[in-house]
Amino acid sequence: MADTSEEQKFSLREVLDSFRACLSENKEIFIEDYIAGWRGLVRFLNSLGSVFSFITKDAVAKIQIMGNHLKSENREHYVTFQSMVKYELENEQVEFHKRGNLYESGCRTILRLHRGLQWLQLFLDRLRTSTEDSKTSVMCSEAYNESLAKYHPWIIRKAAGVAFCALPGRPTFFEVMNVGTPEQVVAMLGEAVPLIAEVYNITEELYAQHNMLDLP
Ligand SMILES: CCCCCCCC/C=C\CCCCCCCC(=O)N[C@@H](COP(=O)(O)O)[C@H](O)/C=C/CCCCCCCCCCCCC
Repeated sequence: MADTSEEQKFSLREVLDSFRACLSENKEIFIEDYIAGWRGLVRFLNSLGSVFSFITKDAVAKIQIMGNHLKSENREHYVTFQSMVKYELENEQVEFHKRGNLYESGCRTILRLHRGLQWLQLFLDRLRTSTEDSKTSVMCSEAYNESLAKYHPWIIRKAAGVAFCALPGRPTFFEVMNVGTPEQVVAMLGEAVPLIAEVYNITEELYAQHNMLDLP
């Protein structure tokens, strides 16, 4: 595993806090907190070593794009997913049919992370209900096949499959989460899964309303 002594340690609690904070009372999603949740997840992936770096790079690039929107002169429109969608649609910043110059559109970028969040929800749910001898690689690839895989070309699916085989076993996984005993990890996963599902479902509905679930 990569040496993480110089880096901030992963904490599942912190990731959860960010995803909890991203939900507003009226079910809007705050971009800044959502992206903070992703930063925490990337920290976890980083600690697993270089075989995952092609995944980390892509996630970091997308986090960076959103970070730039949050700092831009248009930042007042990038407060929630809802305000971002309204702004980008009204200002023709969304490509619906073909990938062109608007690669850095917030809507397409969040859509990619949103699909990743579905993988996370499915994976964490499997982890929650797993037993001591369950294999993380199997749980991970089942979750991937039910979510992200349908959007990825053969070469990415192949590379992802190879990376999954390098995942540490369940005990190491639980340790890296920095939560406590396996029972405490399972309890926290029981909190995490419905929370992530709520964020996922709100986003899915917003994108469906605007026919944006297939942005190129
Ligand atoms: C408590 C345990 C928690 C587990 C923590 C997991 C940490 C995961 C961190 C990041 C997951 C990556 C999310 C990936 C988002 C993928 C976005 C995407 O689909 N990008 C593709 C399309 O982008 P555009 O070209 O249209 O801009 C891009 O082609 C993808 C390239 C990289 C490959 C992505 C493979 C995804 C595998 C996801 C499983 C991660 C396995 C982590 C194992 C713990």
